[in-house]
Amino acid sequence: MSQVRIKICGMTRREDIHAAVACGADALGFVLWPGSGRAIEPARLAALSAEVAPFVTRVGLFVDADAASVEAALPYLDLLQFHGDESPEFCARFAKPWIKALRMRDGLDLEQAVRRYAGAGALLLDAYRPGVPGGTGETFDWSRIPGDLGKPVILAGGLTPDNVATAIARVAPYAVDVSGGVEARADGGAPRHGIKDPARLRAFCHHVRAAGATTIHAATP
Ligand SMILES: O=C(O)c1ccccc1N[C@@H]1O[C@H](COP(=O)(O)O)[C@@H](O)[C@H]1O
Repeated sequence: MSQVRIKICGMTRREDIHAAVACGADALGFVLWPGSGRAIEPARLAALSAEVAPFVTRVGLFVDADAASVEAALPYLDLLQFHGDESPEFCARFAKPWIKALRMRDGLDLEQAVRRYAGAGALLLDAYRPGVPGGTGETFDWSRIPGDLGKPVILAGGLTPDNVATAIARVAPYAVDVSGGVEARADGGAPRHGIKDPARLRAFCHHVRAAGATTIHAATP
């Protein structure tokens, strides 16, 4: 039995980093894909990375980046998250552990993906929306995830304080990953990309800890 790990993604502000760590986040994600509303400039990564407390994993999120961009970010990261169509060879060429995001489009052969990305430390499963590489705020059909994939599963896609306990009970993931579900809300209710809400962060982490205390994981690294 082990606790479900928590990754909070889309960190852009030092106060949000401190709030997430105070809530018990195990990993913090920095979006280094310029197409995202949560992207940070590479030059800002060093400063934000320095705000992260010891023993909290700093994750760099890339979408089909060139190798030089990944290399430049390596000193400030502990783990690489590849969220595009990167090949296993590309993912493995950097001197850091890595995880591969798979978007759960219809027809995706998960078992084949596990074989293809055998070098990944874990597979991050996210919702599929055509033309959008991630951070959609949408869930997918969790029953599509087999009980034992043979790799640690990081569940992502549309998780919120309200649904994360159910997600953990259904999937028993190694970790959960959230971005929009812990963001502050604009007047119309839409997430404010890159701005975290401390109350949502606390509620999310509380529900994960409460749910994860009774969860047994099929695959741990
Ligand atoms: O957050 C983004 O903007 C993003 C952009 C491109 C690829 C991935 C992105 N985020 C990742 O998307 C999932 C789910 O996000 P959400 O909780 O549904 O908002 C998560 O893994 C983020 O790391």
